Amino acid sequence: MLANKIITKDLNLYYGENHALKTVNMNIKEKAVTAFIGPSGCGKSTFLKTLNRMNDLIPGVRIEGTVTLDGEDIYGQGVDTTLLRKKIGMVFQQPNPFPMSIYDNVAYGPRIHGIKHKAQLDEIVEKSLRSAAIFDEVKDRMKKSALGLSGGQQQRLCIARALAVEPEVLLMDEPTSALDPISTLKIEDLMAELKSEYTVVIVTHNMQQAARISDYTAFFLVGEMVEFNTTDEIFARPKDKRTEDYITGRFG
Ligand SMILES: Nc1ncnc2c1ncn2[C@@H]1O[C@H](COP(=O)(O)OP(=O)(O)OP(=O)(O)O)[C@@H](O)[C@H]1O
Repeated sequence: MLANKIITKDLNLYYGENHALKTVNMNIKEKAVTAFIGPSGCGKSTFLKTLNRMNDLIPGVRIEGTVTLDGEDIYGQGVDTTLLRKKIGMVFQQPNPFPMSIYDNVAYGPRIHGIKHKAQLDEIVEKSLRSAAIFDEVKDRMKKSALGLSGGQQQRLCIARALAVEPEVLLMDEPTSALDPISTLKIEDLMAELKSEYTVVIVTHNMQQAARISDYTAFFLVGEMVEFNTTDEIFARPKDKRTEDYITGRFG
């Protein structure tokens, strides 16, 4: 049995009057891939962002309930969100490399956290690029702009950038939806490797992707988490009629 890494308890989120997350209770397992599925606008991204406090700064947002990481309330008083996001990294739908060299993109986070020695940075950059399965493709062009990479390469670079600060959890918001099938496959393969070291949480529109890559799946519908279980159970024996209707393609 895997340990719980993140636990949400009675989590509610409002965008002004819009009740976007309705009493979500979830235990996210350590060193596993958890996928969030559900139709557009059901709250998948909103929920993902509550896990590293990316919603806090949006005007009019109100959050109730708790989110704990290894038992510590991430919304507690005195929590440093920069340190929180070092532990819980994020990769977005559109690859968003910084307009700087490949090397500097990956070294950016470690530098912010105080690492200055070149040899140490070199080591971190190489290790992160290797972990993101892109080192061989970029090793001869480290000083070139990251913007010259293909979309799929940019996304793996963004994963390397996220890994460079040694997070414990990696949140991915539809990381392959802007990519071609070959790049998508590379990132899916990568996720299978990453889970040996990291807790991975992914939002995906693509049910086949969730079935292929995740160990656990949560199905959301209009702000409610309808069902959460192992991916095998969700797809083979959904307990809720709404989950069954969604995964059999009756709506969404
Ligand atoms: N910044 C925001 N301000 C106001 N409302 C928002 C904001 N972001 C999302 N919402 C609303 O919250 C609800 C959930 O949106 P969310 O983006 O979390 O859904 P989603 O399941 O990730 O959708 P998609 O699959 O289309 O990305 C929607 O009603 C959406 O309009």
